[in-house]
Amino acid sequence: MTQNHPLPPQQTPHSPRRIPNPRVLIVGNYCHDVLIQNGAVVAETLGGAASFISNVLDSSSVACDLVSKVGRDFRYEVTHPPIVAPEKETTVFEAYFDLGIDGVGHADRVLKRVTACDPILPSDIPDSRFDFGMAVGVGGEILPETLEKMVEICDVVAVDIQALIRVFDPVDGSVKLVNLKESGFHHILHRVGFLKASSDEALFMDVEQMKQLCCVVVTNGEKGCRIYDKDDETVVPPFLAKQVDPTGAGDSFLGGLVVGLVEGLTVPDAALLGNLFGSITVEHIGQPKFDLMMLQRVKEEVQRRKKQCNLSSSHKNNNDRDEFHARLSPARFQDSPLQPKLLVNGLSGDRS
Ligand SMILES: Nc1ncnc2c1ncn2[C@@H]1O[C@H](COP(=O)(O)OP(=O)(O)O)[C@@H](O)[C@H]1O
Ligand SMILES: O=P([O-])([O-])O[C@@H]1[C@@H](O)[C@H](O)[C@@H](O)[C@H](O)[C@@H]1O
Repeated sequence: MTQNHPLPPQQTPHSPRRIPNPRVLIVGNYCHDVLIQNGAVVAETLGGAASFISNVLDSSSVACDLVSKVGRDFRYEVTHPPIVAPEKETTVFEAYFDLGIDGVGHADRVLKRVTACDPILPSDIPDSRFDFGMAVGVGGEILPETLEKMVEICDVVAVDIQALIRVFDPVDGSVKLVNLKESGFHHILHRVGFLKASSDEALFMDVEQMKQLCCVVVTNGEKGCRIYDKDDETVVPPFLAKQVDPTGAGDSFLGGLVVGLVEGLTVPDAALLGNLFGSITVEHIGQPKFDLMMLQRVKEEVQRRKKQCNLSSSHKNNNDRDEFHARLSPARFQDSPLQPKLLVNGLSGDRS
């Protein structure tokens, strides 16, 4: 991180610190997702970036407040209750996977917003302070004034670009993207800490310009992600996954990134945690349930990594991140028949 980007007060660019009892605010609507392949409904699940992100934060014991709106027809029991807009229906997305639901990448996913719940207004957001804010709308529910309030009350705000640049066809609801410059949010972006975009969405912004304003993270499916921060560019490697459904990968990625940041990891290390949670998510239809042993192991590896970085600043370089990646991988594949060798190496190899 470079000096000009907003950081939690405890953090300096070169020595990130854990935020004690972090307060994280997630803003974005829950939705109903309908997965359709060859004209048939394959699954109906709880969706919305807020649901995937809170799942990662809750599983990682990071406390969060969540502001979301749904209609009376909302079908799911959730840990963080939404605001019910009595006159409205819950946002519904149909995702068409005509090339197969297990295809790699998202070019095969066509999204349509079938119904839209109310937007989230500044008055829906509590008037208190947060260490971290996450603006993660899916159906146009984040307004410029909503983001303005978030940057006022949160020390650092992470934004998913999909909350800002999506527009919806008035006839069939299909999702189109507009350039970030024309989105109505451009004037607020210098106050944002992190901007996350998928590689498809990144085509709708000027990365060279944006990386001067905030830390830009571009995810790229099975290839992992890339961080652009002023003049630094860091490639963060992926984890192996057997993709079943790509829905929510970017959301879980963002959840993992924020878990890593509040824990005090460097941005590339936190993004590695994002890659891990993204990769687990693509192996499930709908919300993933994270294995408790895996979560425990991830916690231990995060603590170990922090100690290592505190001892020597040279541990923040790429070679050492390869080691962090390798140590997270056995945790990831602990119960999976996919990687028995990694499991053996992970438990009995050199782990000192
Ligand atoms: N097939 C995959 N294999 C392994 N990791 C994946 C896969 N797809 C996604 N991920 C992880 O999830 C992150 C987000 O996925 P991506 O598809 O880029 O985002 P989005 O869902 O926003 O389009 C990636 O950066 C990667 O770390
Ligand atoms: O797959 P992803 O891009 O990370 O995020 C998805 C959104 O794009 C989609 O609109 C929503 O219906 C899904 O539940 C999920 O939040």
